[in-house]
Amino acid sequence: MKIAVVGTGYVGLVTGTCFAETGNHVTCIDIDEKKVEKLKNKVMPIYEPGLDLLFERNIKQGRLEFTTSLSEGIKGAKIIFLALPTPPGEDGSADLKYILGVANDLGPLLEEYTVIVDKSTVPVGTAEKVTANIKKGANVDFDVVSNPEFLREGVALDDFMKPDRVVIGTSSDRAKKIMDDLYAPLVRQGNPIIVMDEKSAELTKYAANSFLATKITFMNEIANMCELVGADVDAVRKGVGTDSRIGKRFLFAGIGYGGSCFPKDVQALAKSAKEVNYDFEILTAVMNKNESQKMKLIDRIKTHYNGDLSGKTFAVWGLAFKPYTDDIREAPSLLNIQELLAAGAKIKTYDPEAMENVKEVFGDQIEFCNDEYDAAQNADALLIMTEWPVFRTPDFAKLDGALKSKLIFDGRNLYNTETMAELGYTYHSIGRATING
Ligand SMILES: NC(=O)C1=CN([C@@H]2O[C@H](COP(=O)(O)OP(=O)(O)OC[C@H]3O[C@@H](n4cnc5c(N)ncnc54)[C@H](O)[C@@H]3O)[C@@H](O)[C@H]2O)C=CC1
Ligand SMILES: O=C(O)[C@H]1O[C@H](OP(=O)(O)OP(=O)(O)OC[C@H]2O[C@@H](n3ccc(=O)[nH]c3=O)[C@H](O)[C@@H]2O)[C@H](O)[C@@H](O)[C@@H]1O
Repeated sequence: MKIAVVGTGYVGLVTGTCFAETGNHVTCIDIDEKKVEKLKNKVMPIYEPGLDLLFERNIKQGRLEFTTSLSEGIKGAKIIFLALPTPPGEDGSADLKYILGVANDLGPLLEEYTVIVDKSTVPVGTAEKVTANIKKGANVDFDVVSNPEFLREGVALDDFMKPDRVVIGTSSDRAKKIMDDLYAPLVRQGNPIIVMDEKSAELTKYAANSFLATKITFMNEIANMCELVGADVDAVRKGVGTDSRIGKRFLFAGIGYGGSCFPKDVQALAKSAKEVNYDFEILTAVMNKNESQKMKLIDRIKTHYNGDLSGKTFAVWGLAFKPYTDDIREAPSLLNIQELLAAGAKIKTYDPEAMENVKEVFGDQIEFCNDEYDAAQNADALLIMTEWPVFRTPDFAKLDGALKSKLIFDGRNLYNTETMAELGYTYHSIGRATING
């Protein structure tokens, strides 16, 4: 089948590459000329494990192409995916200008019946708006389908190729059949394609992300309680997570959720609720609590140094909002570094993938190091922001030799508290007893 994907961000590239891998001919379209030039030269602009291999193979086999031209890119396409940004507008609602702009342009370009798919995360009612915009210029039949994406960065290929479920929002049997055929190779293992109306599909995406953000925030609250009453959040997590009604995943307390989607989608759902005069109070609490959670270690650091951080040097391990990605959008590390710099501290940092992106934010205000020990060299304390596997089992003898004092503020609970006590560290983590070495 011939497919077009408009937008070559994270979702566009994964969608395009994976559908090429399942035997379709895919053209990816982006207005960013530099990016398209890179893609044409087989340079993958994002770090996502495994994606580059599939990307190269499918380009080589002539199934994956790139262009800046919408009219060329969509020629002959039976399905056009819109994988465009939906960033928060000034009032927090999803800004639809990219999607609706492309919808406007598409109408006159359609030459035969086409399925246009909203792959982006969009508020309820967007499929209707996209339909209206295309209709203004179209001379052929078309259907607009809502097909939200549930992939996680870092494990995007697995999530896309073996999805728990595929949600298709459409009221057209013709479009449903085409989407079923496209997804058939991905749901062969028995996971369902769930067909529903467009509005329910649009809301499903926000419900999923907001529920997961709430689940994490709830555990962060439990962690804060643990600290006050002397309980251990790891034990509580295991205790509740084994109840299959609750489930083991997304129960890890930390320094707040980040990334390009949870923060914006929780905010957008709260805003959508307001528009229909509904006060979705839980979401307001989740957003507020997540902001304060991001500051948690900073408060501890300030208390430890009696408020005076001037001249102190902090090693920061991890910058990406989570491991296996170079994405730093809404990463808690950025806020933490900003606060430490504002308090007069110096930062030495290492991240396996995200340093180039962070250089664009902080430039030479912070020092980028070759590895985790280099970052720790002569630092007064270590701050852990991302749970990259390489940070989980450090050579503590080497670390002891590098740090000025055995002091760790761990936002990801990487180490066993008993081990840290044995090693003589002062160890602050989330929802567990502080070890005073
Ligand atoms: N990043 C993720 O892990 C996930 C994102 N989503 C949703 O998918 C959507 C896209 O997200 P990302 O891929 O992260 O976005 P992104 O911001 O990384 O990329 C969007 C791309 O669209 C391009 N673009 C903008 N206007 C264009 C136009 N008129 N024509 C062609 N290309 C244009 C940009 O140049 C950019 O390359 C968002 O709604 C997001 O919420 C959903 C699931 C996962
Ligand atoms: O809409 C999206 O863009 C995507 O958003 C999230 O995926 P992603 O942002 O890639 O990453 P997650 O693994 O969900 O992590 C998000 C944040 O929550 C934090 N988190 C996650 C899990 C946990 O137990 N605790 C926790 O603090 C992570 O550190 C990270 O900052 C969802 O998991 C995807 O299903 C969804 O498609």
